[in-house]
Amino acid sequence: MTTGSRKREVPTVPGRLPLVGHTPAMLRQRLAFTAKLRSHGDVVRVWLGPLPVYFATTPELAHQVLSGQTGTFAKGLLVDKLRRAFGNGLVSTDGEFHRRQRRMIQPALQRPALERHAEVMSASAADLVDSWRPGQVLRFDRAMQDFTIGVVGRTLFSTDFDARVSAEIRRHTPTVIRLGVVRALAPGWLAAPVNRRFDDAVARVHRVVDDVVAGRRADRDDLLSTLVSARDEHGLPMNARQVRDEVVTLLVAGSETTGVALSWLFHELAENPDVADRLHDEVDEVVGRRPATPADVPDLPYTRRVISEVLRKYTLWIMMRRASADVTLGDVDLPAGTDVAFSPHALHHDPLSHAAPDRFDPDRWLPERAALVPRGAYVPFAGGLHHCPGHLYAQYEITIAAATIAARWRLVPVPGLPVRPKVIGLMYPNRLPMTVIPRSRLSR
Ligand code: HEM
Repeated sequence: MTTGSRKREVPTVPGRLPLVGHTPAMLRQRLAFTAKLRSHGDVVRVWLGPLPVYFATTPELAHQVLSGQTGTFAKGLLVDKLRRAFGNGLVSTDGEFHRRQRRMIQPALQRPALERHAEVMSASAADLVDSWRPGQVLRFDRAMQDFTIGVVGRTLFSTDFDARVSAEIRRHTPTVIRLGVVRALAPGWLAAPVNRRFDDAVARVHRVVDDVVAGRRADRDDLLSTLVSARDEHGLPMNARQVRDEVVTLLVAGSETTGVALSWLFHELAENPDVADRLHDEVDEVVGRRPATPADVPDLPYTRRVISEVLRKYTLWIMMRRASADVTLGDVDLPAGTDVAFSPHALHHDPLSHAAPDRFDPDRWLPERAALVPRGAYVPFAGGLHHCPGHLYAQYEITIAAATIAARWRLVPVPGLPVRPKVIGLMYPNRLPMTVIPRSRLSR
């Protein structure tokens, strides 16, 4: 166990209990717990049961953890516990192996491949808005998660994303994601009840992905074919197991993240009619009533500011790393092996970096105002070597889906059912029932 030698004494956050440390308080209060950490110091110690974790609470130090001293911080505790699902996929590896994989995978998520994926996004969004009926009440959060898993499934597998594959992936991937985070944060004895369900869901996803990979005969114009045909600098391909791990990583990393963002986006439009009116005006002018296409994305700057603001307000609760060498964080020396964390949510809601942080204000992302945000204070896609390689994919997907939906429908909350965030790693809405009303029936 590491307790850390240091130039100065690191404050332990008040409220540590014997054996369980801060874990119960942290799991009970979640966002409020991490929001208070900066008031105790720039680097503070939190005990997850018997394990000390050093939280960086300022933007500058979070930036240092993500990217400052390249190679000093590696993936840590959270990922260790998720390795059963991701295997050696991008999200759970480090060093030379990670660099090799990243070089092979990144181009598959960027231009020009992205243009092809964006056509899938546009067609899927068109199918979605055509399937709704006026006055229909949706669990909008579930509809968005189903939509985004369908998009990543189709961009990965094209026609192999048939009814069976789609049903298995839609059913079991969300379980892997949600139970995985609970399992990662809770001590072993608390996590035991979820382990079997998690393992079962992981096995089902692995099986269906293995079947598709093994059955892949001819080259297709999809992400899976790109992974299968990718070669490293020695001309070597990934083996089938590695392809499986990367596919599972993409399914997990690329579905609920975008689904949750779309859910909150329409929640915020309903809460902020002035924002909704401006977004509708922009969409009406650029897109009209047709499905949005990749070519529209650059012409929708207000919609993109709304998305930036959604990703500020609703972001990851905690990210963790482990020092892979002795390191100085601020004025604290930490030995190799120390677990370090920070809260993107706390950074995104810190009034020292973001004025009136509880206000939903897309114009804070106008270029002249965005330039004033300190480095490390806005990290929805992390940074450094593990910076989200799907960030452009995500921005296209959310913009195309939001504009296609907003062109045709207004989502109206069902009264009397308050919506609040439920934090399980990601911030989910506890529920989001909404009624779909055709825009043509409204004055705007
Ligand atoms: C709004 C949507 C998204 C958000 C907020 C998001 C956020 C993030 C963050 C914060 C990380 C870093 C995690 C860490 O280092 O601990 C990450 C990594 C990753 N994301 Fe995303 N992501 C999104 C969408 C996507 C999409 C659509 C894909 C793929 C289709 C994707 C693929 C990945 C992969 C493969 C990694 C691991 C990268 C590495 O470790 O080198 N993400 N994402």
